[in-house]
Amino acid sequence: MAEKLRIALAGLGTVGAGVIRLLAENGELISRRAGREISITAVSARDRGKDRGVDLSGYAWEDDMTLLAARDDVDVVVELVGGSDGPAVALARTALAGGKNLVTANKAMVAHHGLELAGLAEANGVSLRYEAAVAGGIPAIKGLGEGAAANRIERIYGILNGTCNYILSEMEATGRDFGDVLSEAQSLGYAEADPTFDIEGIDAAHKLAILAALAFGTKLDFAAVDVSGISRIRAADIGQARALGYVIRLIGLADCAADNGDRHLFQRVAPYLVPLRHPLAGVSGPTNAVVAEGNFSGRLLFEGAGAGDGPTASAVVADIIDIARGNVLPPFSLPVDTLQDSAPADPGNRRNRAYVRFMVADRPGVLAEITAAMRDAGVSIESFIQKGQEEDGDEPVLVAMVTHDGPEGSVTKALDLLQGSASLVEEPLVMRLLG
Ligand SMILES: NC(=O)C1=CN([C@@H]2O[C@H](COP(=O)(O)OP(=O)(O)OC[C@H]3O[C@@H](n4cnc5c(N)ncnc54)[C@H](O)[C@@H]3O)[C@@H](O)[C@H]2O)C=CC1
Ligand SMILES: N[C@@H](CC=O)C(=O)O
Ligand code: NA
Repeated sequence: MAEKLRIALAGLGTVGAGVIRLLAENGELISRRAGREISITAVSARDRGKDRGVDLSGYAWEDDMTLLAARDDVDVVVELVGGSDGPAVALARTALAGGKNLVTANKAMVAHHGLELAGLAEANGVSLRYEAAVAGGIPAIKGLGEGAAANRIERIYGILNGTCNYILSEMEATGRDFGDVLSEAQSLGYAEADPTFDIEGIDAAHKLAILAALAFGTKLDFAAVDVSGISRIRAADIGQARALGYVIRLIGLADCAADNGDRHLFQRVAPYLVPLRHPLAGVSGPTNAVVAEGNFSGRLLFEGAGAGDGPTASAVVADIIDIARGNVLPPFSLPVDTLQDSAPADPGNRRNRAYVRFMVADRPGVLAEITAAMRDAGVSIESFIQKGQEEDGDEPVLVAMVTHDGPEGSVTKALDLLQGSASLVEEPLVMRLLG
């Protein structure tokens, strides 16, 4: 057997402790598959004394993560700390610049610094692997970067955040309150340290930007993702969607159009209405699913656990095994200096159907005002729902509609016409229907 592969592990939270447990339980099998023993040399986290339910006695401890990454007795640095800046990034730069392989689950870091880190990895002839960063335990990065490597990818989309999917599907199945289900997702280890990243769609946007670069060979452009989250969705929206034959899911979607050599990249994370017959409609709990449409493969669907200690550790250790086997690939499938520039695509001409929900003051003339704005903007309404009050009162009422297929710009124009209307008690909510 080749010499053992020595690991430094930074971060001992949900995922870090999961990696230790996985290597302890499956270590012998993993070493045989990797062709060499994989052993943890040193670890680092915030609090040395904390009980994590795993035995750390065999590993050296480093308080300083940068020193951990610079150790001579380490071949692979595994970063499971999190954060788009701070110690994770310092550790990643030190590891790669020092000729060590880096495995990370940190999508925020890859989305913000992926090109720089890939450049460092390539310049130093080492690997940067991040399977756990996108769709947790699903081998989506490997599937796209290797399994689908022969294809031009036409479109990529999916459910990329386990916490949001857990919240939406629990609210739908049980009618439970948003905050209550979010707390549960946090206690189950699905949520980010700051759960705003989950519920406002930022975490899914990190993952989408990474997938888009890999799928289309374009430079990572996280700042260009059009992001909205799930915090404004009410139980009533979920009920209305269901009555119309849809479920609500937070979807990340990207495509890239080439026009005379110019590339226009569309990247959006938003809640969509997904038809009940669509494969993504049945994806519930912390499960993720990634759909890639290849020009020769056709539709590929990758589905599995998107969050949680075991599945995420599985993806981290798969990357370590690849490194042990000597597979060094460009982090974004292509050499980083050949990734292409793109401009953000203008969404205004995209055609789709939309669910538009208003909370309105219950008084005469409101519906006429809304329908007039829609007519003036050229939006054609397919169905109209008004959920009135049980009894007379001052509470706002929900008015929702589904539009016929049309350009997004028309709906935007209609909402612009309604800006400042005294009838609307909050900003309208628009959710597109997944086609
Ligand atoms: N929990 C999950 O289901 C998944 C998490 N991830 C990613 O994996 C990474 C780790 O996530 P979790 O294990 O859930 O986080 P966690 O919060 O449970 O653990 C983070 C670990 O890093 C240490 N740490 C954090 N900030 C530190 C600092 N400034 N200095 C020193 N140590 C510090 C903490 O002490 C802890 O040991 C994150 O990048 C996360 O986005 C990726 C996929 C799934
Ligand atoms: N907070 C993330 C964890 C995995 O990436 C999620 O909920 O998907
Ligand atoms: Na993955």
